[in-house]
Amino acid sequence: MFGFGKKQPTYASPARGEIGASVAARLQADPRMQQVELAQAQIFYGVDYLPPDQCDLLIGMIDQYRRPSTLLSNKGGPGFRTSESCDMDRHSPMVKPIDNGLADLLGIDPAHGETMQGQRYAPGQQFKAHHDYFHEAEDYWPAMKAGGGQRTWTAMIYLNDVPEGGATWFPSAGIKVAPRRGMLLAWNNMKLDGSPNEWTIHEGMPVVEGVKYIVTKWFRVGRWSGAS
Ligand SMILES: O=C(O)CCC(=O)C(=O)O
Ligand SMILES: [Fe+2]
Repeated sequence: MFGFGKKQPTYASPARGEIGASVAARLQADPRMQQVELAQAQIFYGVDYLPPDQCDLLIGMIDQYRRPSTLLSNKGGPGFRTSESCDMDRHSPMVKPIDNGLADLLGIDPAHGETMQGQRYAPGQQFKAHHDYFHEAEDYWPAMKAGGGQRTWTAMIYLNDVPEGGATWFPSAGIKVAPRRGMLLAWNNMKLDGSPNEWTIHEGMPVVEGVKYIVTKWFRVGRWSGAS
């Protein structure tokens, strides 16, 4: 996810380019979704994607299972990701339809999806600017490569309204998304040629007032090794 200080080579990939094109076409045809007008990256959102009762259900699970969030790389330093997270068990009868719904929305085989993550940010907590794609020069890359390869699309659902703060900010692309209960945000972490798209750098800005709850799902180009 990080790559500070290292020049990143860009790796084009026909397979990842094809996923970008097919998912974008599917989202463009979906009446629930709208595309952000932006040349540098493919970003979509769906207002009122998830009904309030399902948002509450996920919030309850996050409150029950939360633990400090982790990072793949230790280069961000303290304070980089201060939220709490939990795995949302894809086999749980409550999670399954929501989880599979995201794969279906994007048209990606559910076996390519990592375990959906619940995330909770209290006031002051944040996730500083990062890419969701893997940096192929990092030590973690061989393991990630073996376990399903590069991340392609990210799908996130905001589970509640946040009184102040907590926006998802794409500083390079110039997009700021305020949390809104039930809204879905999805973007392609790759460029059209399948190489990692630096324009997708984003952060979860500090919550100022209230608590922010989201779920995040990352999809791999191949079958994710944890998917069973
Ligand atoms: O909290 C947010 O708005 C962003 C979360 C995020 O970037 C992630 O889960 O990868
Ligand atoms: Fe992210």
